[in-house]
Amino acid sequence: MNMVVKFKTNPIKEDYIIGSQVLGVGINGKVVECRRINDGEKFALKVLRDVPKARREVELHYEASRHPHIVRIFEVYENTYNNVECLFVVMECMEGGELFTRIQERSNDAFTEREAANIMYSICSAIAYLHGLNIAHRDIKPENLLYTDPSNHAILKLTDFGFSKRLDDGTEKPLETPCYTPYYVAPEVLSSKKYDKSCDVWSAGIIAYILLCGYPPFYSHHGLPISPGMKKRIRAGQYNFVGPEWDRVSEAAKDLIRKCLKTDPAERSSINDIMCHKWITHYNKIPETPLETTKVLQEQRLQWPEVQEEMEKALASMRVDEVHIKSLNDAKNTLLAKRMKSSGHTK
Ligand SMILES: Nc1ncnc2c1ncn2[C@@H]1O[C@H](COP(=O)(O)OP(=O)(O)OP(=O)(O)O)[C@@H](O)[C@H]1O
Repeated sequence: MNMVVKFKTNPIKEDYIIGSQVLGVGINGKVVECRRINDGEKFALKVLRDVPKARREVELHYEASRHPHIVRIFEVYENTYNNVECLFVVMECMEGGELFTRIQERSNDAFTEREAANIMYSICSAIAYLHGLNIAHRDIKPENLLYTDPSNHAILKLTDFGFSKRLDDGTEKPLETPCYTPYYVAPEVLSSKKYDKSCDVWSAGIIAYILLCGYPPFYSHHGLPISPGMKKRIRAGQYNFVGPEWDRVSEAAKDLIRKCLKTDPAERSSINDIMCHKWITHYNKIPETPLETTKVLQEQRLQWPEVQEEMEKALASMRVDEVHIKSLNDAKNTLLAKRMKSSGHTK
């Protein structure tokens, strides 16, 4: 049965004490710490302006949030705050930081291929669950993968459903003609359903690649800036597994990445195929080959913001609807304006 969010209308301050510690700031709102009054338990509170887009985000995230690798939403309040209608989303507090920050901060023991496979199993199982519910996340990137706590047993979870989309489960219908052609496409041969899902699989491929070597595909790791050639290389599907960091990585891992990073989304594996791939099904038996990842992430940490930005741009270009349902109002949408500007696309 679908989990449907019930918006509480009583003031959140009756039930929670809202702390001053900011856990993170995103484009859509900020996330602060809060405590439940009746037992003192700590939670993370995301505050969003109550607009239809925010409601969709919260509804889809809530529906999916029972999965062990998806950040759990406990309750949602609709309250007026400073005369503004807001949604207050009470989530589990993720205190273990972002995926790659942790790998970068490792000191003694090397990060291994088996650990990479374990992480990919977690991420792919969350994607498979979402796709099974006919939800595409469409913003799977390193900043949205957080650990529950700083311990070695921490669990990795996916969050931020700000771009997620419900895909209708009727028959596949042809994609409307977009007003601009995104990367990778032969859009006319794709249903939007398949297209939206395939961008989550692409993200999984990028994350797997970075986990195994410490830098993203589509640029060589010689201290060179990623742009401007990266976009061209993404479009052409140009990347390789060259360099000492790839020598000991298994063929199975490379095969999985190739399947996720197929340039044409129609050829890209579905998440169910990925879940059946031997590198994922046998994630606990993968060789414990030590990887260069931690060292490379440390060496390249100054370039990490660029890696994030490029991934964000690539994902934005894959979210077809936001690009082709453009109207004059979009001029007021600063996020879209920024994204369109940064990816060099104008109408
Ligand atoms: N449950 C949580 N526990 C702890 N910190 C969190 C939690 N959720 C989010 N954060 C922090 O807040 C930041 C912003 O959250 P989130 O990504 O959900 O917001 P957003 O406005 O949709 O962001 P974005 O700009 O990435 O689209 C995250 O990058 C993370 O650092």
